[in-house]
Amino acid sequence: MRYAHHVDQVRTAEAALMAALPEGALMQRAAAGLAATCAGLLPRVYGSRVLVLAGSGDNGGDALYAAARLARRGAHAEALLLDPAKAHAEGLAALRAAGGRVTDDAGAFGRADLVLDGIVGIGGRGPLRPAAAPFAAMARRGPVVAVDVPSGVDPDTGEVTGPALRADVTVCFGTHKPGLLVDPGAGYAGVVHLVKIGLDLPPAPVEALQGADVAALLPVPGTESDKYRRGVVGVAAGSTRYPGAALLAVAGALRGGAGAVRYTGHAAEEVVRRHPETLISDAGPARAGRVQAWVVGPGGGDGAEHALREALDTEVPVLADADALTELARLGPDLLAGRPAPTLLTPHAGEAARLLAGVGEHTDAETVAARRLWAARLIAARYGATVLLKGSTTVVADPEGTVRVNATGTGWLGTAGSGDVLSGLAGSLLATGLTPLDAASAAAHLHGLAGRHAAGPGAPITALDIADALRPAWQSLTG
Ligand SMILES: NC(=O)C1=CN([C@@H]2O[C@H](COP(=O)(O)OP(=O)(O)OC[C@H]3O[C@@H](n4cnc5c(N)ncnc54)[C@H](O)[C@@H]3O)[C@@H](O)[C@H]2O)[C@@H](O)CC1
Ligand SMILES: Nc1ncnc2c1ncn2[C@@H]1O[C@H](COP(=O)(O)OP(=O)(O)O)[C@@H](O)[C@H]1O
Ligand SMILES: [K+]
Repeated sequence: MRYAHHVDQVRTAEAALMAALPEGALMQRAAAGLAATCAGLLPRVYGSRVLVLAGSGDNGGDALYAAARLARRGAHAEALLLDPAKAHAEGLAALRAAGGRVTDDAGAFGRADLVLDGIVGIGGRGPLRPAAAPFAAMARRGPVVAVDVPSGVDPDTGEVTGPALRADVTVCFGTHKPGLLVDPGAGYAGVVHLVKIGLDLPPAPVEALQGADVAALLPVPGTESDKYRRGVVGVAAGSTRYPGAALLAVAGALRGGAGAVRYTGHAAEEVVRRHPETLISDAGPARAGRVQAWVVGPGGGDGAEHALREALDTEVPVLADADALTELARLGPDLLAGRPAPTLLTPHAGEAARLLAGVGEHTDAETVAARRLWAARLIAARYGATVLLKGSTTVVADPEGTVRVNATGTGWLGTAGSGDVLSGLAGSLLATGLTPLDAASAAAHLHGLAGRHAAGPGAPITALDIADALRPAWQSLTG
């Protein structure tokens, strides 16, 4: 598991540790880790040109001390001080003592073999100030290494409200920050290295499952298992207008660990032709037969409201997607109140904006994509449901406040019907008994891996390709 903590949690843990250590020891730990990563990025340290962009806080201090360490190994280290009068005095003295110097030539940015972004870290507030902002758009030769956080990215949320430094590598200290794991911030962070500095941290508000965590969640049939004991997932999807969504949701559900898939809807003929193993029911969710979880909504068209109401009236977990979400947004969160089993909502940014409008928070898809953590947490809290917000970083939030982010995705997943496969997959995992949080985050992880597997070195994929790649993706985790 990868954990990310908020700035105030880091500050508290830092203060406790600093009180127990000699003055400056913590910053030296950070600078040593930072310098080691930088050295690894340079073909050789001796003779290379290193530029520090140093703001006036401790983030600049870390960068200056790290540059001093590189200067001691023969690098030509220069520091561009964004506010010379307020530069970190001890860090600057260390750099000078090691043979480094101060420059006011902004052109050094483009000539450097490596740039250290020490403008702001967890103390950054608001968009970058005018002295720092131009560096966000400047051409560079060498890699940019962000110190703790790429300057201009909000560490707690990943929101980017103005110019921000695009890093190739971010070296963060003590713990990850949520803004390094969630887009758009994650896109500015590049490859993230964690330098442990010995912080004693509380439970993390944001976490990211790694392959081994997902493998431990995936269901394994026991010797006594049969198709019913493994779980049956019901899929109420598709309409005469959109039969394809039903095929795709069933394709995902068949590969998600449940022992059987029960389908109800207008695309039964097409579903059986494509997936002969599917159980077909003529009745809606209320009388379709026993299932352990329902998936409702993909391609549901006009029938979505009826299917959603019937599914919600059952006593099993319900995953609502696509048209069912539009109906839920229209009808409001009271529809979910008092359910005996949990509900999982899987909106993309547009559907999330609709769900937010349904609770009086008027916004648009762009704002949701820019403020993913905010959107997912708010929908989860107001609807009392687990939310899987799709997109470049998929965010899963449960009503208790746990947030997981998924980093396995690829832009190739943005293909029509890809979300239908995901909802079938997540519903299938729900039917095997996983909690909505686990089912959603394991499904997002597998779906992302399958997309990468299908796209290979880089080629367009179809939603059925993603479904076909779910098995090798699963095997890559459990093998
Ligand atoms: N205190 C310590 O011993 C440790 C500190 N750490 C480092 O210290 C950093 C936090 O240091 P600080 O609390 O001094 O804060 P920062 O250095 O992150 O930022 C504060 C400084 O940035 C300026 N600033 C704020 N918003 C700005 C903006 N939008 N544009 C331009 N300048 C802006 C402020 O005027 C202030 O000078 C961490 O990110 C980490 O790099 C780590 O080394 C761990 C140990
Ligand atoms: N840039 C991206 N990076 C990673 N995943 C993406 C990206 N764009 C889309 N996806 C994923 O692709 C799927 C698209 O689902 P959705 O928007 O519901 O499409 P559809 O309705 O056509 O099925 C989601 O799982 C989403 O997370
Ligand atoms: K920084």
